[in-house]
Amino acid sequence: MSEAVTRIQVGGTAGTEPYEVLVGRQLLGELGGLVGAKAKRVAVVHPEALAETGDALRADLAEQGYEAIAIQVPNAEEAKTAEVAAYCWKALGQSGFTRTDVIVGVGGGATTDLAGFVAATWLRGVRWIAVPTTVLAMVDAAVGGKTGINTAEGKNLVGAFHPPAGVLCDLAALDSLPVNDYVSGLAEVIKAGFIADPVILDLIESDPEAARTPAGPHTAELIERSIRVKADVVSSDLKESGLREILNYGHTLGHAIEKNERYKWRHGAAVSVGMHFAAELGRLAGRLDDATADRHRTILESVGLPLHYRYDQWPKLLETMRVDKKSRGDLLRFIVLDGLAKPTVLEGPDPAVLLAAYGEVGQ
Ligand SMILES: NC(=O)c1ccc[n+]([C@@H]2O[C@H](COP(=O)([O-])OP(=O)(O)OC[C@H]3O[C@@H](n4cnc5c(N)ncnc54)[C@H](O)[C@@H]3O)[C@@H](O)[C@H]2O)c1
Ligand SMILES: O=C(O)C(=O)C[C@@H](O)[C@H](O)[C@H](O)COP(=O)(O)O
Ligand SMILES: [Zn+2]
Repeated sequence: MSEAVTRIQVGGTAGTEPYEVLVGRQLLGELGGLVGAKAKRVAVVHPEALAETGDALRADLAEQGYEAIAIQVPNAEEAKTAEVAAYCWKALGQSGFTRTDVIVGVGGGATTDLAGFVAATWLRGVRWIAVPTTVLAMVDAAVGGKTGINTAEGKNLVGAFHPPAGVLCDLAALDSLPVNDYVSGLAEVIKAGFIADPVILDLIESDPEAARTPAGPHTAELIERSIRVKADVVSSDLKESGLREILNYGHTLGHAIEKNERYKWRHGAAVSVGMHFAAELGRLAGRLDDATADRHRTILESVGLPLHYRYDQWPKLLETMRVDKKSRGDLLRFIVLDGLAKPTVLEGPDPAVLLAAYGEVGQ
């Protein structure tokens, strides 16, 4: 008997098209139905690491009568460049891709960000479907319609809001994920716990070692709870005019670290250091209680995520953070917590407080 499938609706409010995130196993049979009868061609964008999966999906879609092509892109952040986007546009152009055709992005968050961006820009927007294969992409990247690529100046600086037509989270995909990538995704799960759903933190704390693997007893619940946090936020604020900024908890410093490391660090690892920083900032700004700030250190460390980064890099990190998307003019803005599950914006913090917070993070 096949396991139950959980369906989580996203959008459908404020003029946005609703779509579903499906979580379960053996979900790929759902793909043809999502692609739909209007499409003639389908492009399956996949990373090198998932060449077999990408080709299997292509073959399956071809059997269903679509003209299906596979577009292989580099693994991880190397895919999120203007050059790789141009390579995808070329492949679409050469296959005669029209406005009724569909892109499928299968892979981690880097691949789904790229595939979504290519879908947003090709012919000013074609439908796309996300098939996330990492924890991070399932709980965060594939949901919510933020698509984009990096530039030399920073992370995700070019992009578009372009929600997918559906998201298929097949938990079986996680079995082949290297443990470091699995754990990196837990950073966004923990983020969802701190900003909105503390039960997530309780579940991880009940057995942090088990939380590090897909075989852990709470895997499906952790993923579903995190998706619900994201779905609730993006359903009421797709284009980040306010509430959606809370999903950026830990990202202001995290993105600066990623850029400083030339995108060799995994996103989740950088966000983990960034959340430690945000917790210390909240504490030093007089917003966050000691117990909740300390909880950041213990839970992140317990699953093997990093807390620290190079102290001497502070001036460079500060400069990068000035062009963070949340900045307004010269005003730096951070998401901090007023308490557990009480995210808020801290605007223009005192530079001495910023430095003191980094003093806890830098080594
Ligand atoms: N759009 C959003 O809202 C959003 C949200 C969070 C993160 N992101 C972005 O997501 C990216 C990080 O995503 P990620 O952590 O999934 O990393 P990733 O996409 O870089 O994938 C990590 C590695 O795992 C490989 N891989 C993927 N699935 C696999 C599987 N099932 N088995 C074996 N290998 C597999 C990939 O090819 C890659 O080498 C960042 O670029 C980040 O900015 C976007
Ligand atoms: O969906 C969002 O909104 C987020 O902020 C989720 C983040 O986890 C994600 O990394 C996102 O890509 C960051 O967006 P950015 O606009 O700050 O680059
Ligand atoms: Zn993120």
